[in-house]
Amino acid sequence: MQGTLNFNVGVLGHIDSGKTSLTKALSTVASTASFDKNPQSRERGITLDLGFSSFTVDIPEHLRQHGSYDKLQFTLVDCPGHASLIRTIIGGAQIIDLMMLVVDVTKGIQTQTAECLLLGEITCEKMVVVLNKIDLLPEDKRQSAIEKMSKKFQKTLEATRFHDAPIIPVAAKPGGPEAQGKEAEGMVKLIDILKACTYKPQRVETGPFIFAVDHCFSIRGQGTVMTGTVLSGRVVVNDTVEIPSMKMTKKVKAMQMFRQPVEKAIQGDRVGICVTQFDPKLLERGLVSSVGVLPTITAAIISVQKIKYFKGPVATKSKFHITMGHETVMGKVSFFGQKRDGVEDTSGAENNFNLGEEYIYQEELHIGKSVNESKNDNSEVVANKPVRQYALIMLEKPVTCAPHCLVIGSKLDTDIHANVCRLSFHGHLLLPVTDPKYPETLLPNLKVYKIKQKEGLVERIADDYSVIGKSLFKKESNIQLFVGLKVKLSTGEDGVIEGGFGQSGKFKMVCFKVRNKNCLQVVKRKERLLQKKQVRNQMVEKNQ
Ligand SMILES: Nc1nc2c(ncn2[C@@H]2O[C@H](COP(=O)(O)OP(=O)(O)OP(=O)(O)O)[C@@H](O)[C@H]2O)c(=O)[nH]1
Repeated sequence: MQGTLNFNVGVLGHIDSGKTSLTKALSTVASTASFDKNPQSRERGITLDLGFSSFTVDIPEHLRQHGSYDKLQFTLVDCPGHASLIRTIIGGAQIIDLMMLVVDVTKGIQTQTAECLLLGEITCEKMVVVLNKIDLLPEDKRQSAIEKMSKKFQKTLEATRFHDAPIIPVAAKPGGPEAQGKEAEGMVKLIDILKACTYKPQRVETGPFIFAVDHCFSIRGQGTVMTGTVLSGRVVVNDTVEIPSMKMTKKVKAMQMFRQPVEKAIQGDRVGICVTQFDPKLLERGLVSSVGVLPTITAAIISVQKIKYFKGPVATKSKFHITMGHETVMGKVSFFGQKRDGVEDTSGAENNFNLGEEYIYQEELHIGKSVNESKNDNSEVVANKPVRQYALIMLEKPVTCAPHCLVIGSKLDTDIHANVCRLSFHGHLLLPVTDPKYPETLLPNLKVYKIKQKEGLVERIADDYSVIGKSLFKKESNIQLFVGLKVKLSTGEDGVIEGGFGQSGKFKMVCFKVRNKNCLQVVKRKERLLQKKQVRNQMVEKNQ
């Protein structure tokens, strides 16, 4: 049987770049919430909420091989551009397969252009850059101005993973607000490019049904309709679904996809689900699922990466806005990384986190590099493989979220005119904590250690394998407790404490390199130490 593949395209960009105009120019079907239908949006002339609309084309050749589709439906998610609406933008960005980044060609890259580009890097596979309002460029200089802007943008894209993203000039609404009846320019080319950029997105029917609701309204005599995107699994008419935020289950009475009744919806589909009546005001946004699959969390362990454009420190014990799905709450973060045994986790598998392991506490989050590297101590750098860092987040309000959902940390209280990146870190939920009071169930099992450093002195070399040290412990310390602890000599050798030496807090330390029969190193070290001693003696003599 042939069918329609739904492909979600986010339309993002700086305020007034022309996102809604572009969405209108492309769409043939509008949903209940599209094109700034919200009365306040109309009054203020800006998009306040996510708008959904669609257009359908024949399935491109490269997707035909996947078999069961003959049509490709592009669902356009028109996101607001105003900086204060970033929560809505983040929510929208999480459900898209491709981002159309709309840029006002007369203005170039603006603050929210950069923020949206960053969100694209975090959330989606592909990007198409649309240079809009080309009609505003003087006709005789239009071509060269477009080329100049394209080159500039290309340079920006080179620093991202979208270095081969197409850049398309268009005029979504030539002549601006006053012009009537003028046709949009560049749409045919843009649709061709969008088709070429499609890929077979993950659409599986297995696993729990999870649905991100973005609008909710009631239809008299029929029930309440929740519109949204299926994040995972599938839903069929007559299924029972749960609305965790309302602690309620409901039966699916009917479903529609862009006004067409359907019996089933699967991952990636945009659908309206009609259930028995409830007050739609109680669920404007949120998640709906199969019964019992969504945790409502008070804290969590997440994998985490710092966003390199965020200027300030991302420090343990500070508070950030934490966005999961369409919800944003305040949360306090504590960072940890590198396993205590010194083996750095560069596997790339972020869900390698294991509650049984021992981890090292971090004062702050580092930019995708090892903890040691950032301390500048010449440790070996693991090329291109960021060492995994984790965070424990304590949320100020409980949040219902999807397992393994994307988590974005930001400083949304930053002045929106400050021209700085507000997005601070991102990661995925690894371990939800559902204890409503406090994550007591988790904390005793979480083994995070602080590294403490102390300096002592080498008193003398005992033999080819070991040295005697002092000034590290007090006379009364039980050195037995520190046996096996790592010690680093200022001459570069690593070693471990073997035990106490005598009664005065001195200790014996064994060097690894010596153990490895690297005697030359020891000899050299001995020579160096001797030379140093001689130099010191000379100085002492001089001073006398
Ligand atoms: N001259 C010209 N004006 C345009 C074009 N596209 C959009 N505009 C105008 O730019 C203004 C903003 O357009 P919108 O489509 O509302 O922009 P937006 O990016 O959706 O706005 P927000 O969602 O509020 O950020 C409107 O006055 C449009 O008429 C274009 O191609 N040419």
